Amino acid sequence: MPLLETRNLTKTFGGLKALDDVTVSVDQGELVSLIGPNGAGKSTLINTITGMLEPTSGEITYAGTDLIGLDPFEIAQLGVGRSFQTASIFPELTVRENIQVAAFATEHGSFTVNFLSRRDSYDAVRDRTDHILETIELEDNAGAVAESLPYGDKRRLEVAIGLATDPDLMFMDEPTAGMSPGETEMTVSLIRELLADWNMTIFLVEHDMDVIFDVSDRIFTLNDGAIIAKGTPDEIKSDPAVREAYLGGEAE
Ligand SMILES: Nc1ncnc2c1ncn2[C@@H]1O[C@H](COP(=O)(O)OP(=O)(O)OP(=O)(O)O)[C@@H](O)[C@H]1O
Repeated sequence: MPLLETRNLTKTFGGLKALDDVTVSVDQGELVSLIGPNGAGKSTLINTITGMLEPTSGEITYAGTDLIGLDPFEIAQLGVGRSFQTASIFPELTVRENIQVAAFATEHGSFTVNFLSRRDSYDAVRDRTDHILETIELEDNAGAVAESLPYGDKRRLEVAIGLATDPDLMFMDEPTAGMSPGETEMTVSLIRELLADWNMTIFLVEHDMDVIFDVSDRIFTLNDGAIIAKGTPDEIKSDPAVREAYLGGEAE
């Protein structure tokens, strides 16, 4: 059974079909990427799966649970996380505090609980925060205020905040956008580490085709709301419909 599955998912905005009969599945431990031109429906698909938008019709299941009608926080609690450019970094908190806030919120589902009295939870959050700091290689900057970080570190802090919510499946929205080649390389190794050592399943939206072809097990291509191709990087590279819609129709 796939970990995540959408069946015939459709989302309309007025007369516009932003998603048109989208059927995709993601297996445990896979890295799948979603590509497509601007306006293809990539954000709409992720927002629909993560509960930010309600689909017009179709089905979504995660680990056998029907996600339709669930609130975003309920979907997050099932193990679906997201690392987004718009992620909620608190600019005046330190790197460590930003991760802890997300981890505490997940431990208790709410900030209103008197979490400091719960010693075990506190220890668990501290250990998790240390593990994340080590993984994203921000240990040396743990005490730095988030807004003072260089761009690439800020983007990796967004991934760290996503990780702090303890997901099994993580959506990553353009994690390398705007990064230098060195920062992109660090992010690619981070993605590989999450797959290998954290047993994560990753759903990536990315415009950098080198990154996509490098890390993906499978790639879904959206165009005008519809999936026009699914396959391995090699299959996608040579798919005529993808070349036409997305890769400019040219041979490599
Ligand atoms: N809330 C909304 N109301 C109306 N139309 C919307 C809404 N959200 C998205 N759309 C439209 O749905 C289509 C798909 O948009 P979406 O943002 O999902 O594309 P995308 O592939 O993520 O694009 P990009 O790569 O530019 O982020 C577009 O035509 C967009 O204008």
